Amino acid sequence: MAEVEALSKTVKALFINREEEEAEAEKHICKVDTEAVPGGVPAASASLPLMDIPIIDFSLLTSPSSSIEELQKLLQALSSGGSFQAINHGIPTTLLDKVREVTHQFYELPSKNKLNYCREYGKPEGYRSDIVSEHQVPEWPDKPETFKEIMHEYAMRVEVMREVLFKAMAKSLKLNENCFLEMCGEKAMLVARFNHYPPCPRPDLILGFKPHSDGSVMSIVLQDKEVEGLQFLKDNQWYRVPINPQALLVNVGDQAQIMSNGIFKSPIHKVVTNSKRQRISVVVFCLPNSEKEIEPIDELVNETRPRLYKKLKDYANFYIQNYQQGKTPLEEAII
Ligand SMILES: O=C(O)CCC(=O)C(=O)O
Ligand SMILES: [Fe+2]
Repeated sequence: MAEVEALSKTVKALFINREEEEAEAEKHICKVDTEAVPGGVPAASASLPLMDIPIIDFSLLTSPSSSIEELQKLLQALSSGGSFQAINHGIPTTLLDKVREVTHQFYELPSKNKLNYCREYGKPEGYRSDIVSEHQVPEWPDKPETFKEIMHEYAMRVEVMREVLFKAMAKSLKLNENCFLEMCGEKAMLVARFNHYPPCPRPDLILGFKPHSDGSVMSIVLQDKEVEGLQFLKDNQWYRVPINPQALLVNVGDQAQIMSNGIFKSPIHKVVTNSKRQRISVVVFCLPNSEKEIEPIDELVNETRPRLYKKLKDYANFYIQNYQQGKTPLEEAII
């Protein structure tokens, strides 16, 4: 029980609202001409190739006899596309479905209920991506009634997964298995973002999420079971991310790219909208304790691979500041 309590304090909810009636579509229109990459037009999504995302068996990462090959696969995945589909991750499919279900239920609530959880000015947690003020943000919404319980359970399971993942990342680089965990500190955080993309009448003009890389160390993405939308940029080409209902998609975030001195790659991704169907996703961002400084791990800095990034504290905040000024945070972190 103590563990549940401790974890719940590190897990905060972040709600992004993309309600149709509040969409103010004009503001979100993307100038497709300025997207200097082929395949940037969401309407053309169906013809884009599917990304061949490696599948990593999490149960093998912890078994000494079979882990070497799986660790090699993990290193290859994180240092090329920067993502993989995790299977046998220990989180029951029934729980994944419940997380999807309460996310849908939350977004089906009338606006007045959701506005109780509005994001406060300057704070990352809360409902709506627009900046609002005067609202107190509770840790988790009271409605739907099962929300807290399900998210507690999910957060605990993701925390176990985070530990296995961070240790495996270190082992894949032949480092002390605790080095990523230690750099994140004892009070490392998990931050959940619940994305909701309502049907959009002009998917050719309006993106669900503009191209970005994540400011996390690693991100664990629970995708919609039926509706595709996430796309990755690789070698100047957009690829669709296939749906795999039992798997969790794991992405490298900027902070793992910094810690690994550029070996792991934080992928650029975006989300396109769909004219007929709504879509949800739940992303858990693994973040360090905001008091901890992060930097390239010493053993990964040498003559052939000089130190690429500065030492930084509270990268999540550094990310937001730079993002809001239209800068690419990771580029600003380069020495
Ligand atoms: O909706 C998705 O699949 C991904 C959303 C995303 O990239 C994010 O929340 O950072
Ligand atoms: Fe993202």
